[in-house]
Amino acid sequence: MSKLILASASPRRLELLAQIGIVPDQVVPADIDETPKADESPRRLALRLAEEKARAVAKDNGGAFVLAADTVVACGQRALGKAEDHAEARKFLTLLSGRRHRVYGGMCLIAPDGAERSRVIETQVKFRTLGREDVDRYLSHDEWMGKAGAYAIQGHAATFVKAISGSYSNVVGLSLCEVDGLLRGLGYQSKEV
Ligand SMILES: Cc1cn([C@H]2C[C@H](O)[C@@H](COP(=O)(O)OP(=O)(O)OP(=O)(O)O)O2)c(=O)[nH]c1=O
Repeated sequence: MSKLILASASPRRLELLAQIGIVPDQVVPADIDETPKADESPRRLALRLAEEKARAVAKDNGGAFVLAADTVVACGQRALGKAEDHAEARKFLTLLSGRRHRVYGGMCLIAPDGAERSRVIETQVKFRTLGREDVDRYLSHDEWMGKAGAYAIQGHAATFVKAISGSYSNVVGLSLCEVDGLLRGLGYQSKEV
C-alpha cells in the first residue's frame, strides 16, 4: 500500500478523488507564488504551477506519492486565474460571455523514488451570452471566489454552459481519467481499489 499526499487546498480536488475511491493519507497545501511569467502561455502556466506545487511538498515529504494540480481558464492568450475581487470577477465573466474558452488542468505526480510525471489537460467550454443581470445575480453569491475564471461549472455557473468538449472533471479541478492513469502509471496502490 502506498502513501499519498494531496498537495492542494482545494476541497474540490479531494472530493473528486473520493469519487473514484482515492482518499489521500494527508493534505498538504503548497504555498507557492502563482504569478504568471512574462509571455508564459496559459497551458505552460498550468503545467509549471502544478509541478512547482508538487515539488514544494515532495521536498519535505520523502517516501510518499505527492499529487498536485492547477487550473487555469484561458480566453485567447489571456490566463484567468482566481479573481482578486468583485470587480475582477465581473471583468472575467464579461470576457467569457458568449465565447468559447479553454480550461487547462495541469497535474503533477511525484513517486517516492523521485520519478515525476506531469501533463496538461484541455477542456473547451462555450458560455451563452451573459446579460448584466446574469452577472449581477451570479456575483451576489460567493461561488466565484477561489475559482479560476471566477466561475464554478459544478455550481450555478452550470446555467452558463452551452457546450463542453473534453473532461468535465478537469474543469472542476482534476481530470479523473488522467489522474487515474497517472497514479497507475507510477505504481500507486490505493487502499480502496
Ligand atoms: C473553472 C473552475 C475552477 N474551479 C476551481 C478549481 C481550483 O480549486 C480553482 C483554481 O485554483 P487553483 O490554483 O488551481 O487551485 P486552488 O488554489 O483552489 O488549490 P491549490 O492551489 O492548493 O491546489 O478553481 C472550480 O471549482 N470550478 C470551475 O468551474
